[in-house]
Amino acid sequence: MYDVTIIGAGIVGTFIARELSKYQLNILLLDKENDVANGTTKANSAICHAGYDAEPNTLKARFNVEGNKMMEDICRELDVPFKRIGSLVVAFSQEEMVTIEELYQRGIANNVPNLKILNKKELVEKEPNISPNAVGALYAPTAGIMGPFELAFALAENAVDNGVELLLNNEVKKIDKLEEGYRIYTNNKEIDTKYVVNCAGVYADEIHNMVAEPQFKIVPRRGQYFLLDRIAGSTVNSVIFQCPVKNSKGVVVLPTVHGNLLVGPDAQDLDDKEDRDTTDDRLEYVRKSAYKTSEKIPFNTVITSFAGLRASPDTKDFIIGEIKGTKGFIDVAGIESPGLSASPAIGKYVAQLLKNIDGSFKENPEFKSTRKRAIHFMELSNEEKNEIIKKDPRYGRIICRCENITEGEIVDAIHRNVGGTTVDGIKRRVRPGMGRCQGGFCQPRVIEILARELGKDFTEIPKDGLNSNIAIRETK
Ligand SMILES: Cc1cc2nc3c(=O)[nH]c(=O)nc-3n(C[C@H](O)[C@H](O)[C@H](O)COP(=O)(O)OP(=O)(O)OC[C@H]3O[C@@H](n4cnc5c(N)ncnc54)[C@H](O)[C@@H]3O)c2cc1C
Ligand SMILES: O=P(O)(O)OC[C@H](O)CO
Ligand code: FES
Repeated sequence: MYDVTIIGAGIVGTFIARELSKYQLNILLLDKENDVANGTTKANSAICHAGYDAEPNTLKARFNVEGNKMMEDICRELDVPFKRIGSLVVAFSQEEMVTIEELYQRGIANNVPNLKILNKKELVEKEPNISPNAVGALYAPTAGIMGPFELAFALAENAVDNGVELLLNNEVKKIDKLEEGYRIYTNNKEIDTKYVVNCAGVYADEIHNMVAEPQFKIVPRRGQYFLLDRIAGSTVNSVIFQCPVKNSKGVVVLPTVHGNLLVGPDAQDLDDKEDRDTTDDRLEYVRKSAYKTSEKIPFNTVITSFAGLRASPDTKDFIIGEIKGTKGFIDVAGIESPGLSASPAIGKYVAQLLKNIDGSFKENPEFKSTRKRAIHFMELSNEEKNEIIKKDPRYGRIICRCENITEGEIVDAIHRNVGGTTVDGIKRRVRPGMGRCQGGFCQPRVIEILARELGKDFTEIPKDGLNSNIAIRETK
């Protein structure tokens, strides 16, 4: 019997797994997908919010501000990108300056440090490409940008190094209460466990309803984006919001940690929890809204568009805690934005919650806080590059010309303890396919390497999720 089973290997599940691996426990982290971070964690704005958006005294406000303080150290510890570039909420009229003042006051109430209201001159100094219609802004220097899926992979690797078991391709279908603990039925297995943590993203309400009366409903709220080429990355220096709209913080313009420009999202409530399609009309809305921030956004350099689904709860706040009358079953649900920013603090809180419920957790004296470092070939000096190529010639072969990724880095990403097994899994780990040609050149080589390293046929390598085959059969 496992001590703890965590359902959902997104940023929240991987943080909880890593936090619990600090104790001597049998922990299972399971997911229905064929990779970690294949839900909302793979498609979002990647902002570590400062914490002025959420209403004071909510879980969102508390964990956002706490998580923001923790994020940079954790990213450094696990060797994933993070940049504290600050954020601006821009007003385009004197009426909107009233909203700016409200956000400022809310930020003060939430204990967000160093907030400042900027006048037009100060704003233009920070952001020379801002629209001439801007009149002022709220500046939050503690906001940052990050690599959400890179962090989830790193957390999962670190958790597995510390003894956590990862089980992919297992969808939870049913859960029975046992005399002590729970029996989880997946499409492949039966799993007995003392405690369950439900962090199943858009499906967290359905997992909850397997053991208790319905208490909340999760609506999938889709957001669509444009990703622009690296040459557009310097259009803005910080994360630039407009004033919030009814169900969203609105369309944002920001650089990514890899130097691209990201523009989006819109917000559209759907019924279908799998609908991550992009649509012309919504992307047009994103484009028009973003032009309000800056007319200088070079939309002729768009390299791709994508969509993600917020797990939006009807309770409006994060739902985190043991279900009443259902001992040892913890919901971590409704983790919409700022869930990413809040995730380190949520992980810590949930581990403490279980520790208090059980009362006998013992620390793991062998816990290691770092993971095996990866080689980022292009960041090395010429001497270091030559040294590595001498040891392993695969680092001398460039597979992705747009992003300068070597075969050695791809092979390493496949053979890590939470290795990639799909084309997009490799793309999200080490970036072949993220460049201007979007894999047009490197994708067939990545498939060949995956097939060779995993001992599979070319046709058995999926693009991303289950049933996303690229090649079906050989023609010649
Ligand atoms: C458009 C958009 C923009 C956002 N921008 C930001 C931002 O800039 N900053 C920020 O802080 N937050 C942002 N967020 C929110 C943030 O992305 C989420 O809060 C966070 O990714 C949620 O992580 P999670 O682990 O809870 O969910 P997920 O990543 O969705 O993980 C849940 C996992 O559960 C698995 N699962 C579901 N059902 C089952 C089942 N039956 N059996 C087994 N496994 C199951 C799924 O496969 C999935 O991997 C944004 C969200 C969206 C959609
Ligand atoms: O649109 P929201 O409010 O869900 O926020 C999403 C991101 O955090 C910012 O783009
Ligand atoms: S060669 Fe890899 S993205 Fe272009």
